[in-house]
Amino acid sequence: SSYARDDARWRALAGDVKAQMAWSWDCYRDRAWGKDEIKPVSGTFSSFPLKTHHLGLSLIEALDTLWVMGLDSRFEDGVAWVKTHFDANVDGEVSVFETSIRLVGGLLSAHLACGDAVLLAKARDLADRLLPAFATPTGMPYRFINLRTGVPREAVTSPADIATYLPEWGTLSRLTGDPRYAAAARKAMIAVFERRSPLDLVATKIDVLSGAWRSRTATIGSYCDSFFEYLWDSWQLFGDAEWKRMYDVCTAAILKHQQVWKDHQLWFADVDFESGAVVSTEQDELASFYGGLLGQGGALKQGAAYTESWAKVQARYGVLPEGYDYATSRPTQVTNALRPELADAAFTLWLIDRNPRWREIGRLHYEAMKRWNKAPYGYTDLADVTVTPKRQADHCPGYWWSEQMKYYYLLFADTPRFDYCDNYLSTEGNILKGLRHNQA
Ligand SMILES: O=C1NC[C@H](CO)[C@@H](O)[C@@H]1O
Ligand SMILES: [Ca+2]
Repeated sequence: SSYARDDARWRALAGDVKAQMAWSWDCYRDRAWGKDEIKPVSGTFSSFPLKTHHLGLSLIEALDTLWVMGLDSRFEDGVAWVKTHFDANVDGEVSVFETSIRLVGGLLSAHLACGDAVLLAKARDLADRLLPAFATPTGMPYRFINLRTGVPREAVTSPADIATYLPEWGTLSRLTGDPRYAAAARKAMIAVFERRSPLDLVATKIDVLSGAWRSRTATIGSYCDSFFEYLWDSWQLFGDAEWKRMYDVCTAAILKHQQVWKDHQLWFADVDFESGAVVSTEQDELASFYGGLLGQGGALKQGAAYTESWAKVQARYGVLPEGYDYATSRPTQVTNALRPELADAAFTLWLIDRNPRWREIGRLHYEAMKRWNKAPYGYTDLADVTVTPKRQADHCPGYWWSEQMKYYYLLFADTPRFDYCDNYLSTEGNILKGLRHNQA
């Protein structure tokens, strides 16, 4: 039947994703082993976030993706490197937020995949080094911290940097029995929500010492995106109704004040968080995750519409530009940072209703990436998506290993290693619930 042929077609595509992941990993193994990021055009490497030290970022981000794909020998090779080489005791300053979602989350999901206690111990050691950033009068963390000295810096930061911890840190508290991690993450989230405006909106910058807002712009894009995401996620993962109530309050305000329909397409304007006046019609590509979150939270019509708005931008440029203005229908930033958000939204919506349209958007995203981002030693970001042929840059970001390759595979493979009905993936794509063991 065409259905069976269709299934075989998707399984074949999943096999292709797996082969591309194996090839990319082998290039990394060969040319950048233990380094933070490979440079896929030149075949060298770059460090992130510490200029003079590598933490094996891409390796750690890749681990649960390798496991869920059944690339077990490569997974074990990576775990062996972490056990013998990963050391967070570095006299260097990192972003608390980035280090948590990428490295604490990556170590945790790898631990959940194989049960190795050393991975959990390293995740905990890293969280212990981030925890001092939360010792502020408001409980909202500084933006940066030195991993060895514990000296924090930068009191002006964003709701996303402040409140994107509870899924990872609640899991850490559950696995270690130490409540400090969940408590710090919870307090920071509530501190942001309590300071929302009379319109129930939050802005992009706040001072964690005084609690005073330092911006007036409400956005669903960067600086605020994962604050909303983790309100819903904390409800989904831990079942505390308080998070769902806060999510519902924030989402109602966004749908009331930021929702814009133009030419039958849905967009979300940036608005003044106290007056609701539109301040910008520019969307950053990061915002394209939001259709998946709206779907999860019950606004499936708006979630599907917003995802379709971005799918049309993808259809026009092949791959998404980093910034797009719906008022002018033009890119505002012509680079492509090899980001996962549209694939993230498609995968999330597909998990909700199995609508083949979402699988199709995932396939288009993958085929375009192979067409334009493939380089001699892996997949690279692009310098300009508006020229023909598109101009490549020379950088593979850590999130690529944890996110879109996993979303494509899970979208196409129907693998027994993943529970498609009861699962949780973090904002970095780390599988913190739903890994199924002792399967094929
Ligand atoms: O939440 C995030 N924001 C930015 C990256 C992907 O674009 C990634 O680190 C993560 O998905
Ligand atoms: Ca994300």
